[in-house]
Amino acid sequence: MTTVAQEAGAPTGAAPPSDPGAAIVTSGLTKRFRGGQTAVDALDLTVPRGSVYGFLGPNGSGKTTTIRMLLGLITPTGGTCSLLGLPLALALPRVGALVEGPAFYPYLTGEANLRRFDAADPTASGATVRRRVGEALERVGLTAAAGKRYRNYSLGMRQRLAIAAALLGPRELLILDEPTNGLDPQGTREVRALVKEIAAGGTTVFVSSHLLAEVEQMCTHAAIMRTGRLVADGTIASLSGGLATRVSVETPDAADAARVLAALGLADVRSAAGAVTAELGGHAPERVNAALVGEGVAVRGLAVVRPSLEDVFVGLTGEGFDVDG
Ligand SMILES: Nc1ncnc2c1ncn2[C@@H]1O[C@H](COP(=O)(O)OP(=O)(O)OP(=O)(O)O)[C@@H](O)[C@H]1O
Repeated sequence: MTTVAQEAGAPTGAAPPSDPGAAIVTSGLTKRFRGGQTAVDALDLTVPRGSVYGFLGPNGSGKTTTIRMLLGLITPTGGTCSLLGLPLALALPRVGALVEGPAFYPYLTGEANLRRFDAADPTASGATVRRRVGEALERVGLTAAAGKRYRNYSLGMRQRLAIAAALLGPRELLILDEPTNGLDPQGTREVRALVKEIAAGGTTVFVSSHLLAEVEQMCTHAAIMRTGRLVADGTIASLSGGLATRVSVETPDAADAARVLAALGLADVRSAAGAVTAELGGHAPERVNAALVGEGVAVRGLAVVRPSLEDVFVGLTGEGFDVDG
């Protein structure tokens, strides 16, 4: 776990781009490691204030490296970035971050851990620590468990405590690197719900993930990375809006169903494994169903299949979104 206020210092390049409406702007941001590996390649990103921005990519696509550059933890080899339209040193006290695994003491309570954590931040005021720790615990729903030892916390509670550590001051922007990694399903649900709550309170959240479905559920916007490069970005709706919504008809009468769909004017009619699918276009699904039934097709099921971010990724790269987890 890294508090950005503690480890700030590395420059993020000259003349950071500024956009007062944006929480994060990067321009040509690049990181080439000494061994020659380009982990992040000319990344242009604009994260609108108030968004829950999913930074999505398979393992090794450059997400953590980007976040470390944003927070001044490593120096870019090219390009610029800015947070909240401010120089990094001014922005960082307004930014909470969860970047690496939190190092909490197992034998201390959640509250005592946060106090210790806060004490290590030279910009934090000792006079207000009690109130700030209490507020942070409340924000992540750990007030009742404040006096419980960390080692007795569930995985979800541990991660919520880590997020509380990032919320010890008022934050306009919260940057979370894979916050659900390693959590069980319950912990994952807790963290996702917490991210939504924090965003509802007005904080912009930038959250990396290698899980497409997670970003679809949790985020308003997303950027999709692949081998250090930005593949696509925008609102979730606009990303998947480029692909057609399809109707899928489950039927034993595939040939007849295909004929009816084509006669209705649906495009790209395909038959496979007991189902016929086609682009829905402007057709109302209930009318498609009525037409099928009217023509004597035995409809066992009819579903409207909206394109997922995975479809977007596959469509743009020609590859599967190959992740472990
Ligand atoms: N310090 C380093 N030195 C050399 N190469 C590095 C270093 N840190 C990361 N890399 C490489 O840069 C690439 C991007 O890594 P990064 O950790 O940013 O990806 P990621 O998308 O966050 O993946 P993950 O989800 O697995 O952490 C990888 O190929 C990684 O091996």
